[in-house]
Amino acid sequence: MQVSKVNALDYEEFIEVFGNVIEHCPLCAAAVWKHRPFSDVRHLHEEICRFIDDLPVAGREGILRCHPDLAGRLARAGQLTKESKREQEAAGVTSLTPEESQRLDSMNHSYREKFGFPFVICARRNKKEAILEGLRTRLNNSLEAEVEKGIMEVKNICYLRLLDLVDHEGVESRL
Ligand SMILES: NC(=O)N[C@H]1NC(=O)NC1=O
Repeated sequence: MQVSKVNALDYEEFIEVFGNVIEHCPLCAAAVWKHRPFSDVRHLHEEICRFIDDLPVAGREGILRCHPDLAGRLARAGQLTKESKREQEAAGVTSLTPEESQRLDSMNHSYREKFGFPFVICARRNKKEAILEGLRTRLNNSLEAEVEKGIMEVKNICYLRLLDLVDHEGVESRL
């Protein structure tokens, strides 16, 4: 979709198109609609990031809690959103060996126990080895560091989802 078309969407259409660029958080799209016109996809992303950064820490933790575990219960039950399913498949976490799967489950569990939200990483930018290693090292971080790191990953996931939706010729595909 061209940016001019994005800018012409009414808010219901806008939420329909962009409602899941932050997983299960259509509020983020609803909040930035009023900042039209967007100059390009990057501008739209910046407004979403600003909204997230302005939330109190409980709101940022809440955003993390809206994310499904990688290769977790929802994935096994076939209940992922279409975006998340595609990302998890791209990273290879839907086809783990039994040993890898057990390691991931166990570390996901420890991570949730320690921080009170799931481990979040941009699956399209990390293959399964990097995910397992990232989870292992990030388990040692402080709560503050993990809110910050997790939200940075959410912003990366969001940017790639936006690039799937908005024409972006000439716009840098990395942040
Ligand atoms: N837990 C977690 O990181 N979930 C995700 N990551 C990603 O790229 N898509 C997701 O759903």
